[in-house]
Amino acid sequence: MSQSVRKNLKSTEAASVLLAEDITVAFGGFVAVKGMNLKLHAHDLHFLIGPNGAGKTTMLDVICGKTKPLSGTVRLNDGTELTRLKEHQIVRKGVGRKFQAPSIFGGLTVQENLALAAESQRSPLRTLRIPRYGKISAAMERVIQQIGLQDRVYTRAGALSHGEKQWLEIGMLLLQEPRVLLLDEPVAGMTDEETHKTGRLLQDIAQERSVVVVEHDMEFVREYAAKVTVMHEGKLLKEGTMAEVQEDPRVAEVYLGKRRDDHAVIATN
Ligand SMILES: Nc1ncnc2c1ncn2[C@@H]1O[C@H](COP(=O)(O)OP(=O)(O)OP(=O)(O)O)[C@@H](O)[C@H]1O
Repeated sequence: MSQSVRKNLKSTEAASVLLAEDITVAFGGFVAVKGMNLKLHAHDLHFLIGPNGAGKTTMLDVICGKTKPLSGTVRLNDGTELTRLKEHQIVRKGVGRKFQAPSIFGGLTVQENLALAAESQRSPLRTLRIPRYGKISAAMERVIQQIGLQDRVYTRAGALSHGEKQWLEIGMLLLQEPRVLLLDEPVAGMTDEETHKTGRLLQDIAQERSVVVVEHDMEFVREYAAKVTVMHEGKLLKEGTMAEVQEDPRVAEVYLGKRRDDHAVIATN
């Protein structure tokens, strides 16, 4: 092996932040995920796609500790085995999870929601004390700029648009300084403009973190994915760039074959 090839392999290894190996998940007698592997790298905007029921959300649930696998391990690159930890411990190890519905406090302002997230990062036992004093830390200021809510800082979160609520929740997760950010269909229900703003936001976040997105909107995936993993019936079907994935006839087949019951078709044009 040449020195440059060895050096490249080494740097690829160094950039890996999380490794899920041989994950199997069963719900009662039904095996939803079967021996799935997933490797996440720093600075990746990594999309997880596949037909309905492929096991995508279950994989995110396993990584964040919401679901315990029957077998397999999830490890951070420092060796920490996440599969042995509880959900709140996994958050503190730097894995943030955003669910489809935003879980913000509608009666609190944008600033108060962000302050609450920052406070819970500092001391999880103090989350019941809602900071209402309007103070904006440097970290909060940076996040507000990043999520583009500068003009909404003192607006009640309940009065925000759907897109703004999603960005606020992403901002709350960013204040917890995650190494890995997991998002489930973040652009569902967004306008085209909000969708593009979210795409650019995720690209920006991926400059510093590993971002994993479960997504059905193929136009969005095509435009913003750096890497794509296709799951089908609980297994890894294909991994690569969107172009590589689209060229694989097996991928077209699982989508086109399920055109009727799937709300996304992976057009290959
Ligand atoms: N808690 C549960 N109990 C029983 N079955 C479940 C549970 N959670 C998921 N499943 C099943 O496991 C399979 C995989 O579900 P999962 O939500 O991971 O798929 P997905 O790829 O995210 O699908 P979608 O794109 O429709 O959200 C599905 O058949 C689903 O019905």
